[in-house]
Amino acid sequence: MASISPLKPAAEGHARNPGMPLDLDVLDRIRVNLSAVERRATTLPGRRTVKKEHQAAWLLKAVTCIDLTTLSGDDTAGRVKRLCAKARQPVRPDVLNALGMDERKITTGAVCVYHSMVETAVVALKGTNIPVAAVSTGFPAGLSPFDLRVKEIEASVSAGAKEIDIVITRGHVLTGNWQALYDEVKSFRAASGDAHMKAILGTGDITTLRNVAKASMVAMMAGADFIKTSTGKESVNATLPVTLVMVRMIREYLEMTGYKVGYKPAGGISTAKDVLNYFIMMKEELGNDWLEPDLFRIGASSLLGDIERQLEHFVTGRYSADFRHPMA
Ligand SMILES: O=C[C@H](O)COP(=O)(O)O
Repeated sequence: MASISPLKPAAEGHARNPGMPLDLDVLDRIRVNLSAVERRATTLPGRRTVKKEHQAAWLLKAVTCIDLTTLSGDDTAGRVKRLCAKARQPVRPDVLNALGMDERKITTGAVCVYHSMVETAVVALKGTNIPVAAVSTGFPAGLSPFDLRVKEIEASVSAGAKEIDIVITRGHVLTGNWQALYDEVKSFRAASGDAHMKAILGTGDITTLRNVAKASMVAMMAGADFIKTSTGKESVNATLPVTLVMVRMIREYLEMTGYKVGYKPAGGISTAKDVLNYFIMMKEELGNDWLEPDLFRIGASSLLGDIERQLEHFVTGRYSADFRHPMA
């Protein structure tokens, strides 16, 4: 019977990023070498092959880092409840048993929903430690009036969201108005209170990797707990080159301040192979602390099904049909 080595226990907790004053000199010094980034992003996944029991262990770890997401206009309470049931038991018990992992309480990292579904999700996840993440601030465009966006965060926190995924005003980046971006994110962080805040940059909208780097840095200076690539609604969502730029900014911010900021790629990550590439990049660029759910999340609506299929293949040698791994 296949079995896998135990997962490493969760990393020691780290201090929450308090932010720092906006430092425009730091931004001015940011340069991004496009061809070097593309080269590294292309070659990095091939530098490690993760096979068999190591792959199964990494995939189980990936499950614990998923923000299991539904963000559709046709979301219903029923769909959200089914998603929460999946978050509680993301891998079938027989597969876990065959992996020798049934003693471990494997759950997803969070469930991510619109504000109107927060209460439903909180009730459905009662008795677990799975946080509910709300996409607040006029997701996905983030262009509703500023005071309404702040109120939406407050309402999501009152409804029980423990994590808030905010969207930045991409126009502030496109016009180089870093002060406005900093003030906006800082206000959102204040409204989030004890809830951890992920800042969605909408990287597909902000056109250059230099903008991605600068927006990442400003969001961290303004106190973001995580920086996140995308809403999943842009025409281009998470990519490895964007990831490389963002994680290098996380490293630079750590060197500058001593604070660890988390990273969340989101949108279009739907296969086990994709997610392993992200894990390799996190490990190579930031180290093992960023392989844990307190510093790494993957925003995804359909990834879990493929991971389950791969795990089942690992234990049985056969692939099952997609319908055997329903999401919601
Ligand atoms: O934040 C999460 C994304 O909206 C999920 O995107 P996806 O549906 O492409 O997996």
